[in-house]
Amino acid sequence: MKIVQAFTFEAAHRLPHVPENHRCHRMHGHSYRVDLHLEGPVDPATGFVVDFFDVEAAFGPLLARLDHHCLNEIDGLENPTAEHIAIWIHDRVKPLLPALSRVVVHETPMSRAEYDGT
Ligand SMILES: Nc1nc2c(c(=O)[nH]1)N=C([C@H](O)[C@H](O)COP(=O)(O)OP(=O)(O)OP(=O)(O)O)CN2
Ligand SMILES: [Zn+2]
Repeated sequence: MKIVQAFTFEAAHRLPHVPENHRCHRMHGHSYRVDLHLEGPVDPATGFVVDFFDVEAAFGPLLARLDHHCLNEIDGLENPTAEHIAIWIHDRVKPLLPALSRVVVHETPMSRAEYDGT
């Protein structure tokens, strides 16, 4: 069984490794959406794969570090592409929620990065 919980955050960033004439070289902002996918058996006692409240508790402190911040200033996100944000989240949430199977970071409604740890 798979469950998915979505979160949103607002953040500023610039991409330091694109050419100077690339518009993403300049500081700008996005309304990000993060989907956390978790997979595992349904616990017969609770009916849950993982309690959504536990997902929220695990991701909440990381979300607070991202929301309304400049991503470039966060350790490990000096080049805050959607790909790097997905890896950053995965590597910090996985130890807390071993059932985490995929992190999807939507940078815009039309573009996203997906990371499953590989
Ligand atoms: N593979 C990636 N490519 C790009 C990334 C990324 O993270 N991974 N990021 C960017 C910029 O962050 C850029 O700001 C993306 O947003 P935007 O240019 O606003 O994209 P839109 O499709 O919304 O642009 P429109 O204004 O609607 O045309 C670039 N590439
Ligand atoms: Zn951007």
